[in-house]
Amino acid sequence: MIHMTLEDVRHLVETVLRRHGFSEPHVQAVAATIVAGERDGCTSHGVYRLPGCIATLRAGKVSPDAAPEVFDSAPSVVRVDAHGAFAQCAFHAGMPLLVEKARSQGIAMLAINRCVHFSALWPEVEPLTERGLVALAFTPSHAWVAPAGGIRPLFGTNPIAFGWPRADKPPFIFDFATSAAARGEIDLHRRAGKPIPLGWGIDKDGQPTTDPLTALNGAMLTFGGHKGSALAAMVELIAGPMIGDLTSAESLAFDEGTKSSPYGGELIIAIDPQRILGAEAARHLQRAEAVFEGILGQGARLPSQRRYEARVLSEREGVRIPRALYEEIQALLVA
Ligand SMILES: NC(=O)C1=CN([C@@H]2O[C@H](COP(=O)(O)OP(=O)(O)OC[C@H]3O[C@@H](n4cnc5c(N)ncnc54)[C@H](OP(=O)(O)O)[C@@H]3O)[C@@H](O)[C@H]2O)C=CC1
Ligand SMILES: O=C([O-])C1=[NH+]CCC1
Repeated sequence: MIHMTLEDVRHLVETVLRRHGFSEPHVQAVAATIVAGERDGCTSHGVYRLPGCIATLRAGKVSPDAAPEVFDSAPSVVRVDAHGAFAQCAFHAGMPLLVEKARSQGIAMLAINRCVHFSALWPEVEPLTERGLVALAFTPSHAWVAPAGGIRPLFGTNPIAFGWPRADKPPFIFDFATSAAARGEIDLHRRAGKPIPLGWGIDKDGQPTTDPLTALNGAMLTFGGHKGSALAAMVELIAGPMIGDLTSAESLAFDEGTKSSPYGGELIIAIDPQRILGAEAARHLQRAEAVFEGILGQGARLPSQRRYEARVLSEREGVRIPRALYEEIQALLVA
């Protein structure tokens, strides 16, 4: 393992992105997401993603410099056309108007169109909770996941993130794929030569497998059987056709076998409890705290608790990157 400070990681990621021609706004925004993933111990969406970003660029499947365009579409609808670039800059461009609309309307949505998406969703949900908003985010990916009862890939790994603001405490946030595990997690098992748990994937004939490559080439499975399957379908619909963008099957067709990051849309919903509840907001948000106390009170943990703890540790002690990944990234500095 290679030990690095977070500043080292940021410098390395930014240097690679610049070296390959990304414009400065994309360098900054994409690097911030990758470093945040590594910092918070989300290795499936940390520096491991950097070679994929460059491969996507080389395949001609992401714009390195397109500027996002923001449209004020309706009293509670913001649209951002990413023009084929990674989603981060589009999110930053649309967020101020999303927040303004959520505050004035009580609820608002940001539809990002024509973006390339490789990242976790919590980096988008967290800043909204920091502004006192409840937030939800969804995006389809590539058709890798079989519906419950089927054996052929149809859905993306289709993550759902939810954030709830808490006074004087880090927000309550969960963020997970609707597949049993993110595809990145299965690929990390492959890279480490480790088997995957039963229930994550099946082979091409629909037989259960613990071999990561067999699952990647066969089909991934949804979490929670028909329940995860229905949620995956919901993500396809509300972050695909509902916002005029691609389904995971369409994204995979657009990919043309290049194994690039998924292309399509992302839906972010922001809700302002203050606008809904007025003077009663503080009292009701305080009542909500009983839910978290009820979880913690029986020895269970909150989602994101591990992530926040990893953040404190990484900021103090830095992070450790597998040597093979580090060397792969170093090679991108000369190639
Ligand atoms: N852009 C894209 O298309 C895609 C992105 N992704 C991203 O991949 C990431 C990982 O997804 P996935 O593999 O499904 O993640 P996990 O199955 O690891 O679940 C992650 C969530 O569950 C929480 N959690 C895990 N264990 C517990 C526990 N014992 N008690 C309470 N909460 C728990 C995590 O909190 P904590 O972090 O604190 O452990 C986190 O909020 C996500 O960030 C997702 O956005 C996934 C698919 C597609
Ligand atoms: O891990 C995953 O499933 C994905 N991460 C980005 C696109 C899909």
